[in-house]
Amino acid sequence: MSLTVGFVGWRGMVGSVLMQRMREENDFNGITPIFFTTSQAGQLAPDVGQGASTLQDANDIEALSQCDVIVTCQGGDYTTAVYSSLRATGWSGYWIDAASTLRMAEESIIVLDPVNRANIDNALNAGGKTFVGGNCTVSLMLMGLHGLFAEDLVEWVSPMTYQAASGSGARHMRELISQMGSIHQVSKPYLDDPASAILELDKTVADHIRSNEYPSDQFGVPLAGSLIPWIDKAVDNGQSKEEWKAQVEANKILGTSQPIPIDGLCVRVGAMRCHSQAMTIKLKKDISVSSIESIIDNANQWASLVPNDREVTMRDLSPAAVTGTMNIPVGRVRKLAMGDQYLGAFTVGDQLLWGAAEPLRRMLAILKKDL
Ligand SMILES: NC(=O)C1=CN([C@@H]2O[C@H](COP(=O)(O)OP(=O)(O)OC[C@H]3O[C@@H](n4cnc5c(N)ncnc54)[C@H](OP(=O)(O)O)[C@@H]3O)[C@@H](O)[C@H]2O)C=CC1
Ligand SMILES: N[C@@H](CC(=O)OP(=O)(O)O)C(=O)O
Repeated sequence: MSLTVGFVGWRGMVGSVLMQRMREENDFNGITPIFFTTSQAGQLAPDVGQGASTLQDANDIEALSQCDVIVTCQGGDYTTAVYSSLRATGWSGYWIDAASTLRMAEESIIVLDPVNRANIDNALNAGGKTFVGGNCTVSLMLMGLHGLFAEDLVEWVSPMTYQAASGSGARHMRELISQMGSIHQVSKPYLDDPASAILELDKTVADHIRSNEYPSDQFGVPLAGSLIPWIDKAVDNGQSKEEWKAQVEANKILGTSQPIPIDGLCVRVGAMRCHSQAMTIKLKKDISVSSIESIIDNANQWASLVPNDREVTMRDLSPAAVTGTMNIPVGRVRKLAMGDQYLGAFTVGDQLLWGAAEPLRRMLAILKKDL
């Protein structure tokens, strides 16, 4: 029987990546899609090979309740506004969501099937209906360190993140490039003159990025030529909310009975859509680097070990190398000076693919019994 699947937020950044991946994987076969919008009801919906249709109102509870499955990438405010009202009507369809709103709710499973397929299947067998994608840094860390968690080797992890502009949304990605462009503009006379003094170029750039001329409406401060060591709002204990998510979400995904401490600092950097993380890992026991490398490399088909070699690391372990791909390279794997159970590692992943859209796409495929 063909599932009727409502898509909300399909034209946003995460939604567009989801649509792209669903087209690539022929995921629209065997479903009847209905496209919803909060702002363009009545306009033409995207044709995904099933003919023309019009956009439905995403706030119309009656229309939503016709769906067997709703996939939303619309955002947390939308989930807050609609989810409870829809469930209150008695709707018992599957809700698949990119937003963080419902992640920690008891009825929700955070989906990352290469890591927690068993939890997903158990939830489905028990009648679970609410499935939420994890925070991007959490999903990417778990994909990269999957083998170490699966082998129960991790006592704690401190991930220090280098997060891309896309995590803040499309307008922020545009602003990052505008900032880069405006730096180039003020620097051009110095760049064009190879004899110009480097300190003059440097001062021109520094003055410019601190000036009111610098485009920073979205981030509020410079990102290009700088960085921002705070992501999301503050929580009471001094963490940012992004930092708080690491431990609570990762442990929920892993289904741990004894929580594994996971805490570090989250930093926004001038990458476009790849999040990177430098991790200090305390292992439960001393195990050789070659065993660790093979555990990481063999855990799933997307994580791969990058040998701790300068040339290969520079070539393969960067946002430039990974962007737009499903690869989760893990490198810089070495024992740290603190002792034999202390491991350093660095990982990179596309935060719009494994960090956002892919776990949702795969959850829908699981419901269709395609995965
Ligand atoms: N960005 C990220 O890295 C991640 C985001 N998420 C979650 O996904 C949700 C959505 O994020 P994101 O995709 O970044 O949000 P966007 O801002 O890109 O899109 C959200 C909605 O904005 C509306 N919109 C208004 N103008 C435009 C326009 N010009 N182009 C496209 N859409 C427009 C669309 O709704 P309509 O058609 O109804 O007008 C769209 O669905 C959030 O809850 C976020 O927490 C989760 C993981 C990562
Ligand atoms: N907060 C992430 C992006 C995001 O949307 O996260 P979440 O889905 O947990 O709200 C970032 O800024 O990189």
